[in-house]
Amino acid sequence: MSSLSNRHAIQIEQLRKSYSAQTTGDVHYIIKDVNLVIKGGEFFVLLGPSGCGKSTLLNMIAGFVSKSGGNLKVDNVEVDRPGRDRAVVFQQADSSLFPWLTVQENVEFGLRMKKTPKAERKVISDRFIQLVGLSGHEKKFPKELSGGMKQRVQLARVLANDPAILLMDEPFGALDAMTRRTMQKELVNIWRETHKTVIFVTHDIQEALLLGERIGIMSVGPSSNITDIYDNTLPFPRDVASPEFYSLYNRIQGHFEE
Ligand SMILES: Nc1ncnc2c1ncn2[C@@H]1O[C@H](COP(=O)(O)OP(=O)(O)OP(=O)(O)O)[C@@H](O)[C@H]1O
Repeated sequence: MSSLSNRHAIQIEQLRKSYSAQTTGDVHYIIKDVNLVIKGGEFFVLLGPSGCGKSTLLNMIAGFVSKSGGNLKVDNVEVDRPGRDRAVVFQQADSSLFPWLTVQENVEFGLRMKKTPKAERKVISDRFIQLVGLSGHEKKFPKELSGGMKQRVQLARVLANDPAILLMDEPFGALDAMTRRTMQKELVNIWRETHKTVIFVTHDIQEALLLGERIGIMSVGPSSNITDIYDNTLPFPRDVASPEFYSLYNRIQGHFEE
């Protein structure tokens, strides 16, 4: 019998992504020889400076970007394409929402594709619209929503499809500080309720510490790698003013000052 921690695990060995420079043909590595094991149900944060290759690695796990070498397995199966077990939440909701569909229709879109019966679709969309705090806005169109609300719709739509693995690419990066904090709290609640495997990309140390059980530090590119992994066992909800939080923050910040 497989344990919860082995289901939806991600194993990455010697993973590489390279490209050839158009003018010279020289091979450059975006990421090189990344090794990482993420347990099923874990909340893992990928933290690193802009341009180090976080999105590239996340999109490789999603199956959107092909690898140039190494192994990348989800549930012990090599990833070579996107799958229903994985879903990505992007920084900008605008490009992923359908402007001609209402909030509810957007959230139900994947379910409709799967031919889920209408009544069941409604139960599921109601649940996730409520979970992200958008009850009462079901009939609105994306253009009637604020940036934060659109981001919530994107999250509700991804959750309605019930992927085992949530891949989040700076999903709150464009939000104002207050909305961002609310969304971070909601995400932690959703993760604790649904036991999904979450990989969350950010360049914000405080966000990484508020969310992650483990935080992988990516080095500056090219040939970027995960150089260190920090365990964060602080209890939820995390208190940014606690001495433990401050101490871990300083240790991690030290990486980026060297
Ligand atoms: N198709 C490509 N061809 C050449 N270079 C690429 C390609 N895709 C990405 N890169 C380069 O790879 C590096 C990593 O990009 P990536 O978007 O993965 O970084 P990131 O850490 O997510 O950055 P940010 O935090 O700014 O979003 C960048 O220098 C980028 O220019």
